[in-house]
Amino acid sequence: MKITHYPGKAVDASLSLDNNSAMGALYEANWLQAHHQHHRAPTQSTLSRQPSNAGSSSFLLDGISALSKYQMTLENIRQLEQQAQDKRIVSAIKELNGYRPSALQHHQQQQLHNGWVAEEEEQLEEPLEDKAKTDNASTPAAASVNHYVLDPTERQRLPRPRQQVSVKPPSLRRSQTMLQHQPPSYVTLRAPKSKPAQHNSSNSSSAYSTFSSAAEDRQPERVICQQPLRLLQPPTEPPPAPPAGSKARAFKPLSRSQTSVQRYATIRMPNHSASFCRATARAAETPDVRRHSLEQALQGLQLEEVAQDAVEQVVIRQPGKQSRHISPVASSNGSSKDLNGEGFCIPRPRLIVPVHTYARRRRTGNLKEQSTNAQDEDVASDGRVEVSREGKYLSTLSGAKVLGELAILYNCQRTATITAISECNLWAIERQCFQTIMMRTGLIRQAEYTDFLKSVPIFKDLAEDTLIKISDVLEETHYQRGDYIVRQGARGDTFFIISKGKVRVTIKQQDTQEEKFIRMLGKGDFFGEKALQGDDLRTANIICESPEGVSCLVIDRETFNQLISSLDEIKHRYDDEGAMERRKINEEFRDINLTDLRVIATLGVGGFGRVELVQTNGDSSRSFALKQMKKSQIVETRQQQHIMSEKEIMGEANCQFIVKLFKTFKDKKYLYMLMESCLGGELWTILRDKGNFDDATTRFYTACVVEAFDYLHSRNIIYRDLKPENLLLDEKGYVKLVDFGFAKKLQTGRKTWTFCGTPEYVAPEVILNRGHDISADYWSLGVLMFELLTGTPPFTGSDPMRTYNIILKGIDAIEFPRNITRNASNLIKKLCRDNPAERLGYQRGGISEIQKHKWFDGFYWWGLQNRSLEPPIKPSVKNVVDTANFDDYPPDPEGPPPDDVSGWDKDF
Ligand SMILES: Nc1ncnc2c1ncn2[C@@H]1O[C@H](COP(=O)(O)OP(=O)(O)OP(=O)(O)O)[C@@H](O)[C@H]1O
Ligand SMILES: Nc1nc2c(ncn2[C@@H]2O[C@@H]3COP(=O)(O)O[C@H]3[C@H]2O)c(=O)[nH]1
Ligand SMILES: Nc1nc2c(ncn2[C@@H]2O[C@@H]3COP(=O)(O)O[C@H]3[C@H]2O)c(=O)[nH]1
Repeated sequence: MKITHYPGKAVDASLSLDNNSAMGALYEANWLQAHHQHHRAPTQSTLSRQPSNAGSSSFLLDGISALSKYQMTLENIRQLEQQAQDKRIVSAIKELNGYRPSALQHHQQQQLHNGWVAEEEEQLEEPLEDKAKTDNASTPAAASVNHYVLDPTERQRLPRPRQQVSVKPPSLRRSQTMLQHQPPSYVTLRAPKSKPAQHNSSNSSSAYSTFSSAAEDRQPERVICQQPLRLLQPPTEPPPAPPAGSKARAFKPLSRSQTSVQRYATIRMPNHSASFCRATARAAETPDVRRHSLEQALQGLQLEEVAQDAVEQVVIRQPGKQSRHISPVASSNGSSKDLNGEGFCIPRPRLIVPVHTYARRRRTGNLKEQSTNAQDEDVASDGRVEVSREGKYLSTLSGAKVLGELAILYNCQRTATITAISECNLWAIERQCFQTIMMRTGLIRQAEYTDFLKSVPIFKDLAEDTLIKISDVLEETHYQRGDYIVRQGARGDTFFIISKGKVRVTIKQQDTQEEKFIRMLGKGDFFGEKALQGDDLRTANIICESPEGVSCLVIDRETFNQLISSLDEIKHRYDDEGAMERRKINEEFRDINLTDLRVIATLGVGGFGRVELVQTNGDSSRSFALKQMKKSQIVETRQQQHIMSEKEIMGEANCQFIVKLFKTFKDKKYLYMLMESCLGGELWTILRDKGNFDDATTRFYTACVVEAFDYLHSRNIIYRDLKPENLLLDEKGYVKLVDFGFAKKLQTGRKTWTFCGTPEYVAPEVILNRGHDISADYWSLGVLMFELLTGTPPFTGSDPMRTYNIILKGIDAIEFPRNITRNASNLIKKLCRDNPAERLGYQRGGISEIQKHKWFDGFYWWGLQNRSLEPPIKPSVKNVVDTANFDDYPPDPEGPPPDDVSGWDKDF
């Protein structure tokens, strides 16, 4: 019988139930037994004393009828944990399966927090942001219904809002952008401290790594396992011989397209193969070293998870010598008794697996049976053996080596002949046991990888089966500090996801050939996609930075192309071209000084000062906007971090829907930002004058914002201050986003906790201080649509507190005026969902879901992108210094601010 469907996969056809193989039955019986026991609530000791004939045919029948139970993977274990009345049973079952509770807890913790938990370093870097959230219990209950009411009388009053702009008529003036770091709620949340991932790489198992081809002196022979004659001529496709001392990843035994064995290729390669080999090379030296190396060999095989009777010591007698017998009882006791006079013993295993059916038998002397049935895998614990193939000497193995795994792994006949050339003590693991270990290890590992991938933000929306496919093929690799994981200019065929540690990205400068630091990447970040998308060549260096090393999950090109390459974030994350183009543009302004600028008029007044229209002395064909910010006021309102982030984001953004920042200056009193000027005026002014926009006009402006958000969000930048005041029209009538004072680059999958924005536009999770991310921008997009269509935002109170109360009652409590079409209101409601995860734009399809919404049916997105679409309102801009579209601003009544030479702005 073949098992065709494996939820956990990674189970090979060779492990399925067929007439000859008791393996499946045994494995299943083990599960059933455990399951059975679980229902009968036995004690743990009953479980751990499972009889050795657990794989008998009666179980087989039961088992076949209950194949789903046979497929119990980690998921099931987890469910079992939730359902079980007796937690001891569950822990016994988990332990039985080599399950590591710490790993589970870690994954769950991660998922609780929507991916990556705040890391301490970043918390330090950003004292104003990401208010820590240590106690999940103190978090207010999730919003199941939209009715939160904050009682303004009981809450702290909001700190002073941003400086009011006096020119806006009182009837239309809204609350200004907020600056405070305090939420209106009295709940203070702290971000959970990050826990380093506990990828237990040391448990990796494989048998491939255990070969050494070191030739040694030939000695008298005894055959341990023999390559069948049938194989000698003609040799069928032999499993490739693992290169001696090769890196774990370098050896992939069989391609995935080969059916019955393909999934074995996914069983992880050992992480410590190098040290493993080294250890074995030293093995013959001293008992202690030998013992150590044997332990390592056993670890490689996950022997600590093997049934207590599963390993036997096979004593191989050299002719004329007395064999030493070691009783299986002694060996399974795991006592520290010196078993063979050389100071090491078989560790007492913790796990019952079906193998104990045969483990009672002693197989002393199995040497003479010259096993050709590929039933056992042996760990050479003592003595020397010689490996030959087709009569040709291959190598001599000594010390703690593993041999005989190939026939087991590939369900083939022995691929080489092993002959004892000295008295050998071998420990044998029977085929079923070995397979069980490998299968279980594979399943567990696969589930762990799948869990891990789910917690990686770029993968979080992928279907479960896709994640399983990825887990199935990925391989884990480890690097030491200073290792070049990827070298610029080298050919590359792999894609990496960091599962532990940090790497440094550097790029060689063309002129100096020096390596310029670009960024750090950490857990959950990826790299290596560019070579796979382009011409194979690596475009940057990736260097292992963490002192304790870095672990990466590595995915091959084929899987990358099939499952990953189309993800939006993969395409945009490290956008060099845009950045280079932008750097070039900024280069043009390198030599311009503050004194070269001539003020023409005031364009606007913001929280920290004025925005002036300026021209450079030598060039009257162009004009710029110069934003001048009072340093003292920035410090007073603790906005230093935000200003730095504004500079960085606007200075790098290369999007025609975002105002470009060309250069910054500073003096004792002010910081300055030299930007492109948008002389069409604020959208807010036009809205004020018109009252409201029709559907088509609103659609055009909303689409411009969608494009800007697409650019920002694909780079994990949250904008957080959407409102018509921050949308400027260029001379053609296209809208650009300005004022990036609250924009922030988020770490992948992370949230931020700063309470900021403009009251009418803030999302409920911001008010409730639950932590927010780019989904908060989708909320504000819905609010913007509503305001453009009606002239007033949907959530408007007489003061910010009342506004928050209205926001917390949700969009469904808002009456939509008739002029909002059904499609428009449908989109607004989909954007303004209380639950951030349900907002359109934040789901699987990303922002394209918004573009595909019915309200945008027929909208010419391509025309918008290439600026061929006619804007609904063409502003009148007579020349580059025409400020007719801006209000008049009286001179600053406050006069110049005090000097600030403290130096906090040195990087501005
Ligand atoms: N590039 C520009 N071109 C034309 N006008 C501009 C430009 N940048 C800013 N302005 C005008 O100046 C006003 C204030 O600018 P901005 O919003 O960037 O300042 P702020 O200090 O961050 O203000 P806020 O209090 O809204 O946060 C804008 O609303 C706009 O009218
Ligand atoms: N095919 C092959 N097997 C080797 C080599 N060195 C050690 N062996 C071991 O010899 C074993 C013979 O039995 P298996 O084919 O089961 O597994 C084989 C390997 O574990 C080698 O170079 N080639
Ligand atoms: N070119 C480039 N690569 C980066 C940057 N930041 C991270 N990387 C990663 O570095 C990787 C180097 O190898 P690839 O060129 O395949 O893919 C590259 C990106 O995944 C960056 O700013 N520029």
